[in-house]
Amino acid sequence: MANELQSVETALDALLDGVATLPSEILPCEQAAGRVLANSVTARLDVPPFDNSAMDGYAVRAVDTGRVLPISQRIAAGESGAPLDAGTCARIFTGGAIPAGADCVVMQERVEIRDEGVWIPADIPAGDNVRRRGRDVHAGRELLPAGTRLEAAALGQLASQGITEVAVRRCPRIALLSTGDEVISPGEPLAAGQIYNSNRPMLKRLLERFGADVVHLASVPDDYVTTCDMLAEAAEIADVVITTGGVSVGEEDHVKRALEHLGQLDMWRLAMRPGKPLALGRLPKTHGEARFVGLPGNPVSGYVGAWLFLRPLIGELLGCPVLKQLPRIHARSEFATRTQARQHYMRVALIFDPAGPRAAAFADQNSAVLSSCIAANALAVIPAYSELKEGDTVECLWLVEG
Ligand SMILES: Nc1nc2c(c(=O)[nH]1)N[C@H]1C(S)=C(S)[C@@H](COP(=O)(O)OP(=O)(O)OC[C@H]3O[C@@H](n4cnc5c(N)ncnc54)[C@H](O)[C@@H]3O)O[C@H]1N2
Ligand code: MOO
Repeated sequence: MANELQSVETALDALLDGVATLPSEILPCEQAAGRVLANSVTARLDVPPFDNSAMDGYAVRAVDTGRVLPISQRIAAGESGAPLDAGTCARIFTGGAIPAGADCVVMQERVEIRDEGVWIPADIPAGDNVRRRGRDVHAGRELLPAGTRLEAAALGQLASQGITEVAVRRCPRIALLSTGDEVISPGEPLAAGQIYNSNRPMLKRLLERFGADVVHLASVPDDYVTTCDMLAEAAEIADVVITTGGVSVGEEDHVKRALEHLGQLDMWRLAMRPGKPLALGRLPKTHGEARFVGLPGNPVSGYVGAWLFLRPLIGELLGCPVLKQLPRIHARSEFATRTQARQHYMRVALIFDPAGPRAAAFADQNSAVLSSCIAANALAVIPAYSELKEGDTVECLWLVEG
């Protein structure tokens, strides 16, 4: 039985194989937060654009230090002063342009104000407290590479160049279908045998944090023909069709059969725990095809599957390398476990101690126990057929969304 299971790596390769990067669109920078740069951006300007003072103080020539200098001018931020007369100093403020001739700034706490001028200490080297033009960015160099996620620092960097709009990748459009007659929405009264749909909001939030747009939400009854119709409809709307539930082996599990009927099943039954029945494939549409990811219904299986498969798929569609791999951290295990044929992705809390990271596992690792994901910031990867003892080093995938 074990040899029928596909490895996670093989399945991921199959999922990403042939996925094309989405087209780009131009957006004002104020609307581009979280989006992914379609092209590399070249700096137009030196930043800072002129030599300027890093301190409130006095701009001088280093050769003139160690004596009292008269103040010949005052330069506030936003002003450009005149060339500095030899043997004088300029009162200057943080961000003020260094006057021609001056080569250092003495912070005001280090000087003494005298009647005849300002006493400047002698130990001030040329360049002190001067922020050189182009120290941060040189015009003509690459400012940001294609594939950069436009988060806080990158948005600031674009603004520092006076850039107002950027070419970003269109967001992947996702259809998220929940299967299962027993699954109802919060707000509806819960009858015997029913459960609320926890997968939908959980996955929607994760997908949005990964950079996708969830454009279609639907509930699919346990009926083969309707499942086929709803998958075909979703494929027309979306780049990626995701289902939850209905991929196992029961008579009411129609998703896999519908996928095989409409399109192609690339992978099913993976050597992972949780998430064994996860199904990957493609669905045809009028123009091209949509990728298909069938997540098992158990909430933790969906949660783990989203991190392992949906995040890299979105990364591939967006041309964003950081989304394609989760950071790997080696930690000291605070738990012991043993695996069989499936690689186990255990929900753990990584604790960053001065002595090094520690991984503490949630006690109940069952795939229906969503509580195990609440405090988890990582998945500890326990290879198949292995034993982990307390104190061993364990590799963890750090769950960073973007
Ligand atoms: N005979 C076998 N039975 C099962 C196997 C197997 O190999 N042989 N695999 C088990 C494993 S492992 C998993 S995982 C599940 C996955 O099954 P499905 O993907 O077909 O999921 P469902 O049966 O539809 O649901 C499983 C479970 O999750 C609940 N669920 C479904 N959708 C939601 C939702 N949106 N929100 C919250 N909970 C949901 C559902 O009620 C079930 O309890 O199959 C095992 N069985
Ligand atoms: O693969 Mo299932 O998710 O173990 O319960």
